[in-house]
Amino acid sequence: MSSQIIPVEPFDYVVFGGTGDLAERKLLPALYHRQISGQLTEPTRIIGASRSDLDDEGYRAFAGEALSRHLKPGEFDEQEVQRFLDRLHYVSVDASSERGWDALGKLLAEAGERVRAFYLAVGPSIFGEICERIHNHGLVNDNTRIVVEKPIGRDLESARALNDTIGHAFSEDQIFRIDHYLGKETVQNLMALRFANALYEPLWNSAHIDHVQITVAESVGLEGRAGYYDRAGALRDMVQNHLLQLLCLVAMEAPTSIDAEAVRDEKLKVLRALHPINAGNASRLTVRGQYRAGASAGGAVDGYLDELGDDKSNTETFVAIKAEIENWRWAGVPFYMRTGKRMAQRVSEIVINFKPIPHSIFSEGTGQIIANQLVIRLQPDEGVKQWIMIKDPGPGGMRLRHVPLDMSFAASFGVRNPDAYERLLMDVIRCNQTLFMRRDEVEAAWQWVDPILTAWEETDHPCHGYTAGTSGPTNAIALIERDGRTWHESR
Ligand SMILES: NC(=O)C1=CN([C@@H]2O[C@H](COP(=O)(O)OP(=O)(O)OC[C@H]3O[C@@H](n4cnc5c(N)ncnc54)[C@H](OP(=O)(O)O)[C@@H]3O)[C@@H](O)[C@H]2O)C=CC1
Ligand SMILES: O=C1O[C@H](COP(=O)(O)O)[C@@H](O)[C@H](O)[C@H]1O
Repeated sequence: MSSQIIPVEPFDYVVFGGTGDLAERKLLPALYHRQISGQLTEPTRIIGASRSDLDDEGYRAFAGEALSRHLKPGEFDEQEVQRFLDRLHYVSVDASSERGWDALGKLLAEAGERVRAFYLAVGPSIFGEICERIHNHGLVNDNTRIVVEKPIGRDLESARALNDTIGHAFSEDQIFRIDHYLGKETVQNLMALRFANALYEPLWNSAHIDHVQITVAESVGLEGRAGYYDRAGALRDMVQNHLLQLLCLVAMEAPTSIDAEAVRDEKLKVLRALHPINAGNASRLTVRGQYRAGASAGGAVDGYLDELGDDKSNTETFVAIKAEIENWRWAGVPFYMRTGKRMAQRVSEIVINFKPIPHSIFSEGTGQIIANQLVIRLQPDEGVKQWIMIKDPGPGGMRLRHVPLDMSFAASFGVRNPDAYERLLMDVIRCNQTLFMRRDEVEAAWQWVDPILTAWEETDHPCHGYTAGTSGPTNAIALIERDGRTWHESR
């Protein structure tokens, strides 16, 4: 079963940072897949722009190499790849000088008023300069959008400054602040699950839900991004954006429609209702960790400090937080979040833990009654499992068993699960901002995160070591077990 693909009018995608890691691993393969699906019409162009001294042919060679390295077996089709490479162009442009901007302008002018998207796949320190130069060189047409990668700032103040700079050159309806977690298939499915079924919404509140867990565990380490990561840490890199966005989608009220503004309004209310964490409660509600040498699936791995080549860094590669939402729906329902690098396995999931039944009619010998759980698995093996109690089949009398109603997407639909960037890149072209963050959301998230960062600094909050290949520091286990609960470890 496959959903219908609607081709879009020809467009130009200018990828600043077209030679970088993100473009190589994610953006080029995602656009290639959109071509295969039939969504790109002629003469759509993809224009790489960065300082490297390349011409069109050089960039096509780079992109061909990127596709052969990052597509899965069977996805590399010689003819399709050639057709894709033919639509690539390259302009050597320096964000920090006048070099290359006229050439870029000339290339874009050839296409007239067709949709034109600028993707800033560069470090945030040059977002502002690029926006200004796009504007000053008259590269904005009536159909322009700008895509801004995370991180948007490193605190509230810098996020505001960056948003101001981008806002000088572009209006809010032209700005697409990307959070690729919102493009993940299961994340979108969370909206379908909640708002296209009558079943869950009546139960989706503090009367029926005991607590919620959000886990984004990675098995990888720094992946060559030490310079960025050591200045960021897990709170800024993952919680401020991805985990808080997931929390918002779980906790928000039903929007009046799926329209961007309606959804963003509801997410914003959740962010603003988060109970502040500061120096007074950070030691009780947060845990920081940093991985030490250990093992991953591929064998022995270095600790963070060895990988970084600096034995003084106190940057956290793991964080666990107990968050609370102060509103009628969620009063008294903790949202436990955790994320870390070099964990035992790559697994991201949201677990809704329902309250236990109020009274059991079964005798002790029938087996333990376990409270219902809804497990929404983002990756790998995307799907949803609703854990329920049933009677063990057979004539042996009443024996209770805890089993999942299992809906694995791959098994149920038998289709390739598109990468989040595929959906998001095309939403930019279609000018659909529903899965992108609005300025006030980003700033509200920083408003909650900033005091945590300050508290950690002021109170010298410890960064506990954990062995690579495990599920994080033991203090994170204590964080939830103090409340008589345990982390859900995926089965
Ligand atoms: N990589 C990832 O998995 C993810 C990355 N991001 C974000 O995406 C952005 C890009 O990350 P990533 O690809 O890893 O970074 P890289 O360092 O791999 O790439 C940076 C790119 O920017 C170009 N560049 C640097 N300086 C200039 C300049 N003055 N003018 C024009 N181009 C310039 C570089 O090319 P050249 O040197 O030729 O100029 C290169 O193409 C960052 O904001 C990052 O935080 C977000 C999520 C995941
Ligand atoms: O934004 C980021 O996300 C990746 C994790 O993304 P995923 O889709 O592979 O789960 C993370 O590794 C990176 O540090 C962070 O910047």
